[in-house]
Amino acid sequence: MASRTSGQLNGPLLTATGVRRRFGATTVLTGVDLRIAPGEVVALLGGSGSGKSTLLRVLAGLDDEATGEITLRGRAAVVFQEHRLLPWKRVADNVALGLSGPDMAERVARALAEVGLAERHRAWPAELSGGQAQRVAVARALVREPDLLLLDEPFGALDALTRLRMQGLLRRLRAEHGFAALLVTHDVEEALLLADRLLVLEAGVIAEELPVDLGPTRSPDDPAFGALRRRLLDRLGVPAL
Ligand SMILES: Nc1ncnc2c1ncn2[C@@H]1O[C@H](COP(=O)(O)OP(=O)(O)OP(=O)(O)O)[C@@H](O)[C@H]1O
Repeated sequence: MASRTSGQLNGPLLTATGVRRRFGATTVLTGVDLRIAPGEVVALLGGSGSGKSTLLRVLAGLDDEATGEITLRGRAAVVFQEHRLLPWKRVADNVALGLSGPDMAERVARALAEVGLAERHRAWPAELSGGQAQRVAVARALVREPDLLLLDEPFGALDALTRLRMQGLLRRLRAEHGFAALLVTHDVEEALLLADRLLVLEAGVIAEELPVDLGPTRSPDDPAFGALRRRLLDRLGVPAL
C-alpha cells in the first residue's frame, strides 16, 4: 500500500514519489513522480490504457494495492466521468452525503447555488440531464472545501456545448475557491484551456511535462495555443490531418 502522510505546512500540496501499481503480471505504473502546487491546475494526458485513471485512484486514496509515497497537505475530492449519484437520494442528500454539522444544509444549498442548481435540491437524480447530474457531482466535491480536486474525464460523457459550459464553470469555481486540480482528459483543447501545466503519462511514468504559458484568457484561435496543441498532439502520436 502506498504510504500516505499529511505533509508540512509549506511546499507542494501534493507530492507523489515512486508510485507503482501492478495488475497481475502487468505493471501499469512503474514509478510515477509528481508534484502539484497549491492552486495549480495540472492536466494529465496519455494514450488509452496508459494508467491515467489508475494513477488518479491511487492519488485519491482509493487503491490499496499501489506502492510508493504520497503526501497530501489538505483535503482532496474526486469527480468521475459518471456522476455516481445515489438514485434513491434527492439531489441535496447526495451532496450532503457523509457531511455533518449544524451548518450542513446551508453549505449544501451554497454548493448547489454555485453550480446553478439551487432550485433542483429536491429533485431525484433520474430527473436531471447529464450536464445537471454532473454539476451535482461537482457540488458534492465542492461542499467538502477541497484543496485538491481530482477530476477523471469529468466532462467526457457530455455533449460538446454542455462540455464548454462545464469548462467555464470549472474555471470560475477555481478562480473563486483557489483549489488545485488534477484533470485527466483525452481532450487536448480542454487541457490547454484549463491547465497551468500538462503531464504526459507513458510507459508507466510521467514522460513529459509542459508548462502552458498562455495567460488567463485563452482561445484556440490564438497562434500560440495552436502551436502548443500541435506540439502536444505530436507528443501523443496524433498525426496532422
Ligand atoms: N482493476 C483492474 N484489473 C486489471 N487491470 C486493470 C484494472 N484497472 C485497470 N487495469 C489495466 O490498467 C491499464 C491502465 O488502465 P487505466 O484505466 O488506468 O488507463 P487510462 O489511461 O485511464 O485509460 P483510458 O484513457 O482508456 O481511460 C489498462 O491496461 C487496464 O486494462
